[in-house]
Amino acid sequence: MDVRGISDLDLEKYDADEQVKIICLGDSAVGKSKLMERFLMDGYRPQQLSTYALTLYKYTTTINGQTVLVDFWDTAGQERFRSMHPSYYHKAHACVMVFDVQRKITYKNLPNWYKELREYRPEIPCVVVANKIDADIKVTQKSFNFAKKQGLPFYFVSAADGTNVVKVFKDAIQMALSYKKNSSDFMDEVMRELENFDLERKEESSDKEEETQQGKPDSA
Ligand SMILES: Nc1nc2c(ncn2[C@@H]2O[C@H](COP(=O)(O)OP(=O)(O)OP(=O)(O)O)[C@@H](O)[C@H]2O)c(=O)[nH]1
Ligand SMILES: [Mg+2]
Repeated sequence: MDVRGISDLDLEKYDADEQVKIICLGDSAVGKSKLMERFLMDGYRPQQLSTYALTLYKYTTTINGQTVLVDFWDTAGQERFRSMHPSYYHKAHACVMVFDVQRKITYKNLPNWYKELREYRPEIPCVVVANKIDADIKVTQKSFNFAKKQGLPFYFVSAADGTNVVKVFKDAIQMALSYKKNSSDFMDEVMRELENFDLERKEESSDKEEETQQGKPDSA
C-alpha cells in the first residue's frame, strides 16, 4: 500500500474531511515534546504511535465546520544538531521551530534548522517559539530577531505553565490548512508529480519483490 492509500484510510477511520502534517524542529531538550503534550492534554488524542526516533500524535479538531485530522510529528533523542531524515519533512504542511530561552546555543542553532527545513519544504508556513519563559519572565523583554528577519511569526511560550501553547498550535493548524488549500506553488506541484512517479515505481518494484518473497515473514 502506498502513502496516499494510508492517508485515505486515516481520513475514513477518523471521519475527517482534511488531514495536515505538522512537524516540530529544534535542539534537544528545548521542550518540543512537552509543548505537544501540553497542547494535547486538553484535546482528543485518538492514537499515539511511538518509536525510538519518532513520536506521531494524531489529533482531531473542527475548523469552520470541517473535521481536520492533524498528524503532529515529534523526534526524540537528538543529542545535538543533526540532520533529520528526509521523510520527516515529507509532505509536511507547517513547522513549529522551538528554542530554549535559557540556553543561547539553541537560539543560535535556529538558522541551521531553518536552512534544512527550506531545503525540503521551501514554502510551508513556519512559526518560531521561545520556550521556558516561566523560568525567567524577564526574557520576554529581550529581542530575538531571527524570526523577524525571516518574516516568521514569533511566540513566547511555556510548556510548564501553558502560556501561549494552545495559541501556537491552533495558529499552526490554521496555517497548515490554508497552505494545503491554497498552495499552487510551482515547486510543490513538481514535488507532487515526482512523489507520485516515485511511488508508482516503488509499487512496481515491491510487486516484484512480493512475487519473489512470498511466504517470508514481514521484517518491516
Ligand atoms: N521550566 C521549564 N522547563 C521545561 C519547559 N518545557 C520543557 N521543559 C523541560 O525541559 C526538558 C526537555 O523537555 P523535552 O520536551 O523533553 O525536550 P525535547 O525538545 O522534546 O528534547 P528531545 O526529545 O531530546 O529532542 C524537560 O526536563 C522538561 O521538563 C518549560 O516550559 N519550562
Ligand atoms: Mg522530545
